[in-house]
Amino acid sequence: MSQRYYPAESSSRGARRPFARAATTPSEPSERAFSDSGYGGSISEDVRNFDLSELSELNEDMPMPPSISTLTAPGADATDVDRRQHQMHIQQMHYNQNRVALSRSIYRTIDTLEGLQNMNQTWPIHYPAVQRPEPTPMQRKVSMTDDFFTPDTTGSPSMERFAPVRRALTSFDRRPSREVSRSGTPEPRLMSPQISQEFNILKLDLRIGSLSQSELVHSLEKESIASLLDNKLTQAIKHLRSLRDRIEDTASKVLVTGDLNAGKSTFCNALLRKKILPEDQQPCTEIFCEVLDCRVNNGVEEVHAIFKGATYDRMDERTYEARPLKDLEDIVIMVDKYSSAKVYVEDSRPIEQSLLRNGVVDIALIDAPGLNMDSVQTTAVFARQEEIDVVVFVVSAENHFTLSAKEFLWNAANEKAYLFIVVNRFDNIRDKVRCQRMILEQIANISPQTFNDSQDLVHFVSSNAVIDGKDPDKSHDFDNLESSLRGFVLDKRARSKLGPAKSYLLNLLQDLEQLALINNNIAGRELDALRSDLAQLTPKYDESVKARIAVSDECDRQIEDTCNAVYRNSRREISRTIDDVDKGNHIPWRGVFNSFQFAEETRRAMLESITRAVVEAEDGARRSTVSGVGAINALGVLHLKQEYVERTFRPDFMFKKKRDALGRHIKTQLDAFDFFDFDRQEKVAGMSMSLTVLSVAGSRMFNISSWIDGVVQATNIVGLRNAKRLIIPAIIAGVGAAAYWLISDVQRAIPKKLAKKIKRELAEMDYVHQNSERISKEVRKVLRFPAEELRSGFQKNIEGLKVKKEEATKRKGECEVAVKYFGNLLRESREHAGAVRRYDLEAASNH
Ligand SMILES: Nc1nc2c(ncn2[C@@H]2O[C@H](COP(=O)(O)OP(=O)(O)OP(=O)(O)O)[C@@H](O)[C@H]2O)c(=O)[nH]1
Repeated sequence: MSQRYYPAESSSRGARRPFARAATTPSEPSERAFSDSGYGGSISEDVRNFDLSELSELNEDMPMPPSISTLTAPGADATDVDRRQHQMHIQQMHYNQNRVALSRSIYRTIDTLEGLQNMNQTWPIHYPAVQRPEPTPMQRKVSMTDDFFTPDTTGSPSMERFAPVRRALTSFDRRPSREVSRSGTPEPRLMSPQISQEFNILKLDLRIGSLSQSELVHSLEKESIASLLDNKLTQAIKHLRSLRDRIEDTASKVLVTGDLNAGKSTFCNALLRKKILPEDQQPCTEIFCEVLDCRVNNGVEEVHAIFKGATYDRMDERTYEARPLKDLEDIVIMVDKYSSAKVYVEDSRPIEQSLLRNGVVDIALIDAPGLNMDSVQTTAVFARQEEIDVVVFVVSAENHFTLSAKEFLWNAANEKAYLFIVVNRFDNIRDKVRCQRMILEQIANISPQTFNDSQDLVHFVSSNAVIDGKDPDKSHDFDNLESSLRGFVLDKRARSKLGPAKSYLLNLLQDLEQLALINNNIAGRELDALRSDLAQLTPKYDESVKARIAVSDECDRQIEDTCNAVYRNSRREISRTIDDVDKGNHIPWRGVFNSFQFAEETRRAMLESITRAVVEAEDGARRSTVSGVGAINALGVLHLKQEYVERTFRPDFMFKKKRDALGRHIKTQLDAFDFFDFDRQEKVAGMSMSLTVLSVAGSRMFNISSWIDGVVQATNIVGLRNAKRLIIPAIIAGVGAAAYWLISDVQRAIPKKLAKKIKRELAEMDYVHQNSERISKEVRKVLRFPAEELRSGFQKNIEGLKVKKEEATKRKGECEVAVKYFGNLLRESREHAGAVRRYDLEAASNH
């Protein structure tokens, strides 16, 4: 076991005195100008090159080292004194150098984390995810199991350790179905417990409620992951702030913790060489007891029992109850009333022996409740770590490390590279060598650094033997422990006080580096994919816009052509039928006496033939519509492919509502004249009349008297009486003949007259045009459906492409920002971690 340092001799510490300003020795570091840029330059330069004289704060926070007289052994000469004083100054200067540098690093990291929080809102951070059984603590490395990542070419070991990553909150997910189907369960978007062990600070705590870790990973909504990370970052920022407060605090806080009944209180009492804290076989300390030098309480020894929920203020008695030391036994179990207690005690031992009153730094010794007392207390001990400079972990030699002890130590190792471990109750062990070996083996697993320095940091003692002082051997062991602890807290202040800040920063920066690396890689891939998407989307969008115009015109033309053809055909069909309406109606003639019925039937037959013609025109229109719809659908399929939704077209539904009701429109009434074709009869009558007129006029012109003479002569021949008898029958015969002639023409006259009448009525109502128009309108109406479908399909397609294009452009912008951001974060966290690593806290202690 190597020994890194040995405690400074106690005689080297003297009385406390105000700390004078450090001399601005023209030593190498002080001669260089100190850059005040917290973010611009490298920290290493900040630290190496600053001028102490410019920073008054460097010299203010620490008490001056003990006076010369107390620093030296009697008989030391002045040169020794000067040298020693000079050493103390240098030590203080280094301490302050590191303190300021760390403080700046903390602020710089807080800025980085705040930036990351902003980034997490616009570009939710990706986390690695694996589906593997939980490994043992010794098997933490996770190999790469997917091709999502290419091996890290940057030389960093981090990438190789990560399995495929998923984004906390992203719509851009290229392979969900494959991954989901492969795993059979939803892909976790969080770090798995395994991978989370690769992270130090930023791992998400999955130990919530009763769910197992893997159940929880799968049950979490992806939206909640971004907020989980956000919480984690907020916690880290808070922790950084408390670290900063801690390194600025001149006092050192030593937390004495460990398992229940391990002997923590006995150990504290042994350090104080006084029975202050109650010791019991039963678990007794249930609240935190902070033991301080009573000089900070005006030299009064007492307990300030702090009320639950109150923030302690020594000057405000409402926040606590002042009670005598003897009451502490009762106070430590009053968890319902008090949250903690400040125990002011007088340590009358000389300053070179006293821990509390050591002349260098104010030390507070905090006795914590046992870790496995209950979960609330355990959580409180975990939380208390933030403000602690040194952790003294008391473990019982009989019990070794329990699970809660290991958990605490792993957690503490995040920032406290060195832990002080007290193996108490060693007097109870028979085979001491074996016990030592076993405990050291366990420590090697839990905290390798502590193991390496176990000579100083691990002590096997029996605290109960110290105050009595009966067993000089045991007291000697404890003296060794005490001097190591004093050395650790006092001489190695840089390590004990600044060390946690350095360790925490390094761990955090390493996490940031890993996150940056992963996210930079993913953002780069996403950016490439988006660029190639956009390269395809833009011409596709332009083509679609052009095609929409062309197809829309084509549709209009198709509709127009079909409707015009339908109108023309309908018109031709109906006109032809109307023209020939009096032909082809074979109504049987059942005699003159049934002529009215004949006329009625003829009229009906004529109207029916016209109606039939209209129906035929409609059928023709249906056929044209079917082919029109087909042509439009073909256009849709050609241009929109599967995106075009072909509606089922039912031609039989056409012309259902607006049917032609010819019977209703044509009011053709039969009248007597419809039975006689006067046109023809008038022609016949006209001819006989004209003959009569001609003979009358001729006789008048030529010799009317001879006509009369003729009549008279005829009368004379047949006699007047005979003549009278002949004329009447002749007239009757003529009338009869005329009547017969008229009646015999009725069969022919009726269709002719009716056809004429119907044609006139149809012409008056513009029947042919009206119907052709109606039919073509219906066709237009029907054809508009697929045309509209096609147009809206195009519209949707174009809008979809537009949205995709806009989304891709937006995401591209985000990815560009992310690539740049995570690239910078990667560079910055590496460089920053390098700078923090170079803060040489040991150098300050070794002077
Ligand atoms: N034999 C032996 N007993 C010890 C030693 N240290 C402490 N004890 C005894 O162990 C018991 C518990 O000691 P405490 O100091 O009260 O233990 P604790 O860890 O403070 O207990 P809680 O605060 O209740 O968790 C007491 O009876 C002590 O006398 C030791 O070194 N050897």
